[in-house]
Amino acid sequence: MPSDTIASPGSPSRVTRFRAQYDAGPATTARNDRRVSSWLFAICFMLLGMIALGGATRLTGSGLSIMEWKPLSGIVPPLTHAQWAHLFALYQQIPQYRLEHQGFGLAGFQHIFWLEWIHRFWGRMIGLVLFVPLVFFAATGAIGWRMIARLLLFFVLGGLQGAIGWFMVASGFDPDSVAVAPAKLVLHLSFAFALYAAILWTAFSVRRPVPEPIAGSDGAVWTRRLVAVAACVLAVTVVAGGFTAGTHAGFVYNSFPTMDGHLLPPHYGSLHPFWRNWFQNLGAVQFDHRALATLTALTIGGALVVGLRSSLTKNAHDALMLLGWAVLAQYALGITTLLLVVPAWAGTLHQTFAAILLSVTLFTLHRLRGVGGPIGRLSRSDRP
Ligand code: HEM
Repeated sequence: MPSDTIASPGSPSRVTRFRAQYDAGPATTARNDRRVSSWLFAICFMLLGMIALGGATRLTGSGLSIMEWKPLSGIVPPLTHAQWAHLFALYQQIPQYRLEHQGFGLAGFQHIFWLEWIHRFWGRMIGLVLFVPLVFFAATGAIGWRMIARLLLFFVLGGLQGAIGWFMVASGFDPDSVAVAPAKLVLHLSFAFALYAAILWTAFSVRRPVPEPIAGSDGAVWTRRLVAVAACVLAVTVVAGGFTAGTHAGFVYNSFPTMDGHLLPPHYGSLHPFWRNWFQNLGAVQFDHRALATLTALTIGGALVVGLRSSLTKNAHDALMLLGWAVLAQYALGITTLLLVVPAWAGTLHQTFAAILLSVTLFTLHRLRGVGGPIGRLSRSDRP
């Protein structure tokens, strides 16, 4: 079948028309698409690094080491002994120092300081790598006004994410608190994943503005639906993972598949009102995360079974296979993290791979956009 026709009840003429318009555009359009999308992919790559750094910062207990919020001047680390002494004196006032790090000295403080500093520094670099080329591409007319508005919104949301990070960190300075509030950790984590997903989807859409046509058979339509459902369940699993991390629920019931010999943790439902169990009861929080992860894996498994038996394109089949491997790897990493009682390396890898799994899910969904007709592509004015 020619690649620009659709053997389905969709609307083939719209695809053909769009492609004809696109091909007739200036010769530089495709080159622009590649340049702009490569830049957006680079930002996504930096965001993945940021997610990994965030995990490592939390799991090494470094997150509360900088007690000041200076969005601009904070880019300069302490340079003199007096500056170090000032920051260390601030840190000695919070409960985490007294309860967990008492007497670890300036060298110990510097050890945890650097990871948090690098985490914040990397965030500023992402802002710069987003903003400077954005001005260049806008000034040279390489991107249209809609794309400029969208990317400016991402820039503002990135700044907001920094402020949410500080809002989260400040909750760890409360009396009797040695860690940040779980709900604020989840807010910071979820916002990071949502922003990452939005930038990645934009990058995919710029790189491939015209969906690959796929015959709209029942199997193909169901595959796309199942991948869309998997993306939603995955999002909820990530939120539940954030609560598992935030409440330290990974340090109890370190066995799999049962929870210390029980299918359901014995005190599930012991808190009242009932909904409090989902956020505060460690056994329940961990159980929910396991159950949601299993549902994610099963939904992706379902999409794989249906998709591989349907007449999808080779590209779509390849994406589905990749998705199957990715969810298996993430599930295995979760079990490893749990059985080893959350060592920093495993927790960091598990958190980072959740973002990779999200990327592969979005990639697959993007590849399936063309099922039964052209959906979800950028309009002409969106295109760079
Ligand atoms: C689709 C599969 C899964 C996804 C997408 C996922 C995602 C996540 C995410 C995003 C976090 C939060 C990390 C953080 O905030 O630092 C997390 C934490 C956690 N997950 Fe999963 N997870 C999956 C499967 C599993 C499985 C199967 C298990 C164990 C049976 C598991 C055990 C844990 C544990 C123990 C934590 C807490 C780790 C910590 O304290 O840093 N996960 N997960």
